Amino acid sequence: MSLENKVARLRVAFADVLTPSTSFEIAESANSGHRSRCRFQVVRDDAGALKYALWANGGPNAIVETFPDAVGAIQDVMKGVLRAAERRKACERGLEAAHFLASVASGRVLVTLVYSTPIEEGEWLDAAREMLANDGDGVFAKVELMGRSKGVVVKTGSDRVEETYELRDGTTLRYHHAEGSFSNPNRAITIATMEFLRACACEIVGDGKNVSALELYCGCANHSCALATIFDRIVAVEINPSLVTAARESLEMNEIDNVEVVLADSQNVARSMMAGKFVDVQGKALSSTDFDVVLVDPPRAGLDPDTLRLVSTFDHVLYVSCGPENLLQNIRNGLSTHVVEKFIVLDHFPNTRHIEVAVYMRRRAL
Ligand SMILES: C[S@@+](CC[C@H](N)C(=O)[O-])C[C@H]1O[C@@H](n2cnc3c(N)ncnc32)[C@H](O)[C@@H]1O
Repeated sequence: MSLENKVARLRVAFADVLTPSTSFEIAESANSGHRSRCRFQVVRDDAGALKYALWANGGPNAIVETFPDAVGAIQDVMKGVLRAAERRKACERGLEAAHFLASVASGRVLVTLVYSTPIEEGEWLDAAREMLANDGDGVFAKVELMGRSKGVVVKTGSDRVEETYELRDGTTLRYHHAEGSFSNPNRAITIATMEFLRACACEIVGDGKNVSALELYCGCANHSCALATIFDRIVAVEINPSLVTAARESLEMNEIDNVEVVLADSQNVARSMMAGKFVDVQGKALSSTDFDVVLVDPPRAGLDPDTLRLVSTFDHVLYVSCGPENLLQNIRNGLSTHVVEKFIVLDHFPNTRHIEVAVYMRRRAL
């Protein structure tokens, strides 16, 4: 579906929550070379050659030779990976999927080969290292390989890539994106999201001081790092331990000391905060439950009822949503007390039916 159609649908769906004064922006992506995270099934063609396949009609039926949506670094290594795997039994046997995670800034690519049958660690690692050293016609110089089969993970190097984002004001932010965990796939739109959130945050803070924010679903803390110079203090909550580690690394890499990352389930945080406490995953009480702004970026399903109840107690709500229909439900069921001041369409997923949006909502004056 085209961006134009997606925007038209959003305007209709959100018609009763947008007001004539709602600012409405669109951040448009390039239609190719935009995806720095891609996953393919691996199948065999009639001649026995390994091929990449996308899910279609209930199975890995859509064979692709190239994938123009992927960033250049992934396109460069894709083909060579399967040909090189075919040359080594340890890398070929049971291969059923290949995942790519790239850094646009450095050109590094982490390729995860996923197996349906057990891989033998030493044998696989030797073959993978040999593959990187001898194959790929030079394009494997910036590649690391990981092998995954049930209960086994083997890697030739790091299990993360470092990405950098340059913001409009000249700030450069660095992040670790961890293999197997969430990271935004579209770098340009991730930057557009950060710029939108920063503009909203500046408007909220105005000339004020000591404005603090609670961020739920923080992932690798990309938003926290982008907002750390605007808010006095941020507490960021994430349920995935690997992302909590990546988030803390991001804070260190960007020399940020006013953001605290907490390993916790947002629903538990919401329940305990509504009871006047704030506890992490081990039930340890944290310093404060007092925040001026809430920022949420939940999975597609949107907010659970407890988190929605907590969010509705804030005067200022920043909500990033990759499931706009569920954002709309959350607004109707818990945030009708708030007015949508700003709305941005984030074209994260061109050539798919998906779209992301972000909103800034402010409590209506009594
Ligand atoms: C759409 S991602 C957004 C991540 C981050 N804001 C970003 O832009 O990279 C949603 C995040 O919520 C986390 N998550 C999912 N369920 C959660 C829960 N119940 N409590 C806290 N975090 C959760 C996921 O691990 C994921 O990192």
